[in-house]
Amino acid sequence: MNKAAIIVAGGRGTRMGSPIPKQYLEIGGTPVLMRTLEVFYQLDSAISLVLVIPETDFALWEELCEKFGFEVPHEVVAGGKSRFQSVKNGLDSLQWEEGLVAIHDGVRPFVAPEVVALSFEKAEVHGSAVAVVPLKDSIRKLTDENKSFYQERQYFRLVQTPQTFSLKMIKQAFDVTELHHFTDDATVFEHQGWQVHLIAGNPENIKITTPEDMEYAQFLLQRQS
Ligand SMILES: Nc1ccn([C@@H]2O[C@H](COP(=O)(O)OP(=O)(O)OP(=O)(O)O)[C@@H](O)[C@H]2O)c(=O)n1
Ligand SMILES: C[C@](O)(CO)[C@H](O)COP(=O)(O)O
Repeated sequence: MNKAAIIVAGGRGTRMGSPIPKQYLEIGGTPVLMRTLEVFYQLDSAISLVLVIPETDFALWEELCEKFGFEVPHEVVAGGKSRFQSVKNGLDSLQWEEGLVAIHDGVRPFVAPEVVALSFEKAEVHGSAVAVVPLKDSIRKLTDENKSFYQERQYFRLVQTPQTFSLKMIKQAFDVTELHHFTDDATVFEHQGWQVHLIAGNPENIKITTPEDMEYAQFLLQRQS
């Protein structure tokens, strides 16, 4: 079975507010994106890796690969204006008709290899596998009338990546006009009327978004070693 992973890193990292986009910042001396690509490569070197970054960063990425002696084989594809467009560009670059594709945020370098492996396993059976984790805090729903209501926490999950799919199905799903609620790939898949299959993610698999996340990332790295 053909396997690919699209690592999306086409964003600008505005919430991080750093001069260099967050996907290229170093954690423990290695850029975030290189750590993410390594997880997939170490798990299975036969997974075809597609890295989506802004076209304006192609030269920067080449320089970084040289500087860090990064040798994990991957194809570089230009990102789009939104995450949806970046994923679509990644999907368009895959020429196979059949297979499985994991879509993963480049800024989630702490994904457990076991979660990636499970996502491919389950997507082969169910057509999709989306990593989620339970909530630790209580939650409330806000209304336009400035009220709030208790919600049953047990019925909610936080959604992570990888989100892994049958290539044929996810290509069909992305062949639509982008909608506002397409905040991830599961919502695009679901828009076809298909159910997504959930799998357990790992809590350390944070999406590096703000400066505090970089501090937590350093902590996670030290804990790993
Ligand atoms: N046009 C875009 C926008 C986002 N992403 C990717 O989608 C993932 C999740 O997005 P997010 O954390 O929001 O990243 P940014 O858009 O870079 O951050 P911000 O919203 O703070 O600008 C990131 O790996 C990001 O690079 C992408 O590939 N293409
Ligand atoms: C795909 C995602 O990481 C799943 O949690 C999330 O939806 C991305 O959201 P963002 O607003 O693009 O950071």
